Amino acid sequence: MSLLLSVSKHMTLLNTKVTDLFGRLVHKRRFFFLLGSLSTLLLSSTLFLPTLKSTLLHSRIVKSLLMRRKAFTRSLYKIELHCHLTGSIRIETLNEFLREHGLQKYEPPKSLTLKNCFSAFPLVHSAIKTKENLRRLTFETLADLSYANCIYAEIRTTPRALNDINKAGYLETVIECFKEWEEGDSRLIPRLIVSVDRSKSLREAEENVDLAVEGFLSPTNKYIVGVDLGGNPSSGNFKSFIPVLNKARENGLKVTVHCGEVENEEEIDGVLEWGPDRLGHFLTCSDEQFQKAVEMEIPIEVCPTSNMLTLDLPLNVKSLKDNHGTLQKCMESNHSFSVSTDDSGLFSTHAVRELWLVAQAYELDEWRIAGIVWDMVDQVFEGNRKTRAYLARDVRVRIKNMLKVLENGEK
Ligand SMILES: CNc1ncnc2c1ncn2[C@@H]1O[C@H](COP(=O)(O)O)[C@@H](O)[C@H]1O
Repeated sequence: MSLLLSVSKHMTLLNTKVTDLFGRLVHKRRFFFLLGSLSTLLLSSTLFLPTLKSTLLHSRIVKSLLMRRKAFTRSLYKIELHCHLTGSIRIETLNEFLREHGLQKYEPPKSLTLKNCFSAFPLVHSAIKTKENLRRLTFETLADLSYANCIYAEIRTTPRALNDINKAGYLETVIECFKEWEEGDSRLIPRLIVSVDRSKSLREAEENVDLAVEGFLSPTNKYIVGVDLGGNPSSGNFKSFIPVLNKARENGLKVTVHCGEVENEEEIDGVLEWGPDRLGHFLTCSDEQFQKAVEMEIPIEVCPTSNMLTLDLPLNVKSLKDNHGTLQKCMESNHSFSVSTDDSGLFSTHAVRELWLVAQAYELDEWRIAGIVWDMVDQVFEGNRKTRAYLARDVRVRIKNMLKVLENGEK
């Protein structure tokens, strides 16, 4: 019995010792693990800290460089060549007008497409019912362009009768606003392009072009500079509008044509054969068609945000770079193009953002961003030599001065 008791005592003692030893070992393992981690941390920080530091420094430099470029883009004097008056309405103003006329509020769709953009136009038109509405829309569009540092803008609009004015009165009202604007102390020179809507009748097109010609030939005119063919690209066809476009051209007006917003190879060929002074969008052109535009030296009006929506692309810099084939071709071949807003209100954008999108997509430095605007001076429809010269001087002197400041800062 006593033997049994002594054996069990020894066993318990042995058990405690083993547990103790095991516990200490676990402790030691933890200790070694901790030691290992610490030394790895120490080693990696001595090895990688400089790399981490330089990465951080690099990203800070890149960030400040980008901020500088964005500020540069904002400060540049810009030129707007493709801007639809009604599509430029501020959403708050649109809803104010709708409320005023007892109409339902406009809710911007979650994702905009070419289709739902064209279904929005009738609603926007229903909100602009009076001369006063049109005046407010025009002044706000001018103010928005001016705020983005645009100093020359060709605003296009389709004349139509409102409650208190007829088609001619519509154009007179817009011109009246331009005059009043110019009499103020803004730098922005506004010019007017009279639009023809391809989804409407030929008779309407003739009326619009007649008004444009009459206004253009009037001895006091300085605002009307051109005619545009636009509207829903899926309705109507270019060929039927050739006679009215010829009339505009024969009377000295410049002509720009929306082209290639949807696939239509035959129509693009027809437009190129006719040869407008500028091409709006020109998105779905083939390489040969693009080459023809290059040979004919027809500048292309690129509207980045609008074009991404038309092409059903995600709205970001990468997709602009990877998928806007026409912009890619312009960049590669150095073909003349302009950067514009199209419908700044409906697409919630502005002139600075559109230029900045292109600058980011192609990682353009200040010299190349300025180069785009420099080139746009030669694409304007303004016919008056003096105004063109003033414009060229203002834009280019500003560019030169801004670049000089930059160069001095970099020395
Ligand atoms: C998206 N890309 C586009 N493509 C073709 N036409 C467009 C357009 N965005 C606007 N419009 C044309 O401009 C009219 C609205 O302005 P205005 O009432 O004239 O000032 C639209 O009804 C359409 O005909």
